[in-house]
Amino acid sequence: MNLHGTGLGDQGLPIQQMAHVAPGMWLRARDTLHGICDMAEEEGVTFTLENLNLREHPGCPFNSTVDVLSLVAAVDRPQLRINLDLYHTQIGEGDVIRHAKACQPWIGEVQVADNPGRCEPGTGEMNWPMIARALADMGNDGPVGMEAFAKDKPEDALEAFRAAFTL
Ligand SMILES: O=C(O)C(=O)CO
Repeated sequence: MNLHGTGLGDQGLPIQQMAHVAPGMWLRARDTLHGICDMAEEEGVTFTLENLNLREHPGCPFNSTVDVLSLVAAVDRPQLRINLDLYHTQIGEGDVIRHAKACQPWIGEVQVADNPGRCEPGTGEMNWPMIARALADMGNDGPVGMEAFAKDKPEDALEAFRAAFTL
């Protein structure tokens, strides 16, 4: 199950979008995530916290890869992992392989789409052979999901995705 920074207000209530995150909000977000982990532990499930980019999600708190890593590492529980969305990392921060390496101990899922266009790998500027190799080399053998539009036929998009992550 996937979470975004907007859901990390007091008791999990939505946070209004804003330009600046106040220090107290970090503490509330951490407490909310602990509460979510308690529920997840009872249910035997794992949540992921996903990074988003501010261009498409203006004012989203705890949006960046760095913010998500900070929160997940601070909570430090097996019920909470990172959903590392490399499309959002590329737009928000760039340097996707370095960010992936930093997140690796905490990654529960990797999501991909190329940029610009948010279509399947191979339709944009991102170097998927290098990214796929780097993920494998850093020991990432977890799920990789494509969250993308098909540039043309959906079956071609799926094939491009499969090919990009078959080493
Ligand atoms: O809304 C988005 O852009 C997402 O990536 C949701 O997971």
